[in-house]
Amino acid sequence: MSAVHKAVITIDQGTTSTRAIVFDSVFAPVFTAQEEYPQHYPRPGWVEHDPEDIWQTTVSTLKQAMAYCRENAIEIAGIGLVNQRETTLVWDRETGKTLYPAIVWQDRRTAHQCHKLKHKEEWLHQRTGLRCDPYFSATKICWILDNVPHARERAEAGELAFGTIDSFLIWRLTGGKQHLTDTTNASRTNLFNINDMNWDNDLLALFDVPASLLPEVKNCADDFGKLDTTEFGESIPICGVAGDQQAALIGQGCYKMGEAKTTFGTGCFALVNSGSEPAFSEQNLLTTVAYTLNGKTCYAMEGSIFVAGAAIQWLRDSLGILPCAADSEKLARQVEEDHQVVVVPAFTGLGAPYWEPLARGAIFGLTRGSTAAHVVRATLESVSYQTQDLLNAMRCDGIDTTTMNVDGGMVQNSWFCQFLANTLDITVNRPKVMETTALGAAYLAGLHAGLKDNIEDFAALNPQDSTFEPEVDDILKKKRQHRWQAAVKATLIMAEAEANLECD
Ligand SMILES: Nc1ncnc2c1ncn2[C@@H]1O[C@H](COP(=O)(O)OP(=O)(O)O)[C@@H](O)[C@H]1O
Ligand SMILES: O=P(O)(O)OC[C@H](O)CO
Repeated sequence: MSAVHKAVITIDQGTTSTRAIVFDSVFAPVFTAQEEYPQHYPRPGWVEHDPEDIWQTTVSTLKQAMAYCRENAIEIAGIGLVNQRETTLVWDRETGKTLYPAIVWQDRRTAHQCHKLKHKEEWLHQRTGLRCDPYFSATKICWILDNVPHARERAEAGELAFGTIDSFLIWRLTGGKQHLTDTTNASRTNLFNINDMNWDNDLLALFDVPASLLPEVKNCADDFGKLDTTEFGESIPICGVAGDQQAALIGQGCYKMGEAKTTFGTGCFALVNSGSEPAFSEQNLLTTVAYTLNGKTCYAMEGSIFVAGAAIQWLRDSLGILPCAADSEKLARQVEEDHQVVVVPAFTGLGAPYWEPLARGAIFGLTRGSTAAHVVRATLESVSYQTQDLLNAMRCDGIDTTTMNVDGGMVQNSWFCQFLANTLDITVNRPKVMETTALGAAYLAGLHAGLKDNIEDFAALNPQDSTFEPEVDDILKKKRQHRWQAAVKATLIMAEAEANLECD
């Protein structure tokens, strides 16, 4: 009889697609099922997902991964779960039905509520590590309670549950038995105190959110319940959970203070491990929980950019100038080096370090000779320039990076990786397993399932595969920086004009 191999399955519930990936006993990916699902933009600045799309793509991809394991006599030791963070759902505890679509992290509908709370910004930052911005869950919950008929009274009566996507999926995957989250996801709500690691009554009062809505908060490698046998036929433990960006930090093996990664998916998120005490930025970066294991928390400093790969999707789906994302590489290579087109992809405001929710996208420098290729290249370039802004902010905070570990859908584009190295003037490393987000959750599940003893045991499992060294033309670099900064400035002036119009 052949030996039974052990594996873990990770569910990666991202902004644009859901994946289920089987990682074998040495944490190599051996099977992937992936399904994209629609994005909804009901009003300018609003972004929603249908929760049933999220659930159905999760069920379908997970069942495909489980079938692969069955066919190959693989024993599933545990399930890891990573998710788009901050995205907010409220559901009925009795029926499990959601009250409103998922309000996605990119959604800006609560910009004015956040503006009114600006005077609390520093106080909020010291408690949560975050800012007063529509990005985070608290004002999204409040919006649902105030806009869905009877929601607030039902919440106060204890009939409703709130969750980020991890909580919602754990609830559904366990047949409504568990209402849980992990510390990394809790730390993105603006309701969680990252100093004492608890939901915070003062924050709940500030955002007018009843405590009865909240899930219990657990370690990242912990017992999150078991799969519902009625739906899945097997009772497998869910034992590793983290927000996708923190999971990528784990998947890149950044367990020591100062180690960093940047993920280029729908958005772009640079996280640097800041050790066992929260460190607070003076440059508008966030402080967040990197992971909690056995009650011990490791923190990270984070720079968040709202639009990265999403801009490539916009070129493909809204402008129709790209047949597929991968074609952006070929088009970018056709454009002259010193072109003048600048795209600021602020479709859902600007994140770090500007934090301007009313900013909107813009294209500068068009001439009669500008082509689709110019716009495509300038869009790819804009992601590098935004990353440069993050790195500059980190440097001012005393974090000096000499290399950058990258991952996420966009880094399949080698032209982009090279341009990034040139812009940042540092070495860019791309790992062998680019699915580091899913890998991080596999490590967490593997840890709890006893496949390894310590997080450090994973450090060498995902070596670098490609390295991009900077090829810097100083004059060109200066010109590009100058144009980018001028374009951002103009965009911010437009945002101010828009804010004044709304006040009139
Ligand atoms: N070759 C490519 N060049 C540039 N962008 C790409 C390429 N391939 C995928 N992308 C972008 O990467 C994103 C998907 O990355 P992924 O990490 O799966 O994101 P998410 O987890 O946010 O759904 C999409 O927005 C897509 O436009
Ligand atoms: O879907 P991603 O991978 O771009 O990640 C979204 C982030 O978690 C939002 O904070």
